Amino acid sequence: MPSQIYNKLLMTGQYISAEQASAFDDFTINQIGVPSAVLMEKAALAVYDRLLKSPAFNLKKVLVIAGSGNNGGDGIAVARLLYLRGIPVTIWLLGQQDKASVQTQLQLKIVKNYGLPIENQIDEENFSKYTCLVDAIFGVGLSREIEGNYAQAVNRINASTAAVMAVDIPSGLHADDGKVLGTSVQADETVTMSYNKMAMATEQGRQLAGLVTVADIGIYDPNCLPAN
Ligand SMILES: NC(=O)C1=CN([C@@H]2O[C@H](COP(=O)(O)OP(=O)(O)OC[C@H]3O[C@@H](n4cnc5c(N)ncnc54)[C@H](O)[C@@H]3O)[C@@H](O)[C@H]2O)[C@@H](O)CC1
Ligand SMILES: [K+]
Repeated sequence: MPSQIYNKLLMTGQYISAEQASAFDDFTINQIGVPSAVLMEKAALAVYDRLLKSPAFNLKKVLVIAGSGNNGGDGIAVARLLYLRGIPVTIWLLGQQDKASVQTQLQLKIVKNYGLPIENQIDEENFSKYTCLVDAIFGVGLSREIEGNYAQAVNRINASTAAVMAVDIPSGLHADDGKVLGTSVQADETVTMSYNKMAMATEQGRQLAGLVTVADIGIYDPNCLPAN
């Protein structure tokens, strides 16, 4: 593919909305035919690679905090990759498993078959032992104020001294305008999928996201694809 098309495909330096993110996702899965699980695996690999490479993270004892949507699915896949590399990792699963998305249920099935530790509650003493926290609670699907045990989990993450990696976007930040919906994770780094999100173009969003890596996971703006 000629490089000028490829660069346009990547729309480097562009920011997209939650709606665009979902639309590009959907197009790639349903029009192009890339299975959702393949995209999730590539997203997880991008986060995993950054966790291994970045000096900000001490992987002595990792906790992945996972919601029940596909952001959680990404996080659970990251936990699996770390586990298979021999890195001590635990999944703290928020929300009801039976309400999890199809992709997240698949990721849960896989980690259970590998025997990864999954907790629904983490007491304070254990929580304080983690050296690295992966925020996979909410991604671009966040649509209302964070409350209850989700808010409690965000506040515990923020009170921790462990470094925080946010999957796709810090949980609590609205993807389109960088507004904090109740509370938001303060991340040291964020790995965001396919294109940067409009939230990270705002002062608050940039501050909460920390160092942002844009991961090319094979999702492109359909308007940039060469007409076949
Ligand atoms: N094909 C895939 O599976 C891919 C998934 N991706 C990931 O998928 C994410 C989007 O996933 P989803 O659309 O499932 O949504 P999220 O995982 O962002 O949110 C989970 C669900 O939480 C619910 N919710 C929203 N606000 C809430 C609140 N305040 N309190 C409680 N529940 C709330 C919504 O029903 C939402 O569906 C992206 O951010 C990205 O991380 C990307 O990696 C691209 C590929
Ligand atoms: K997140």
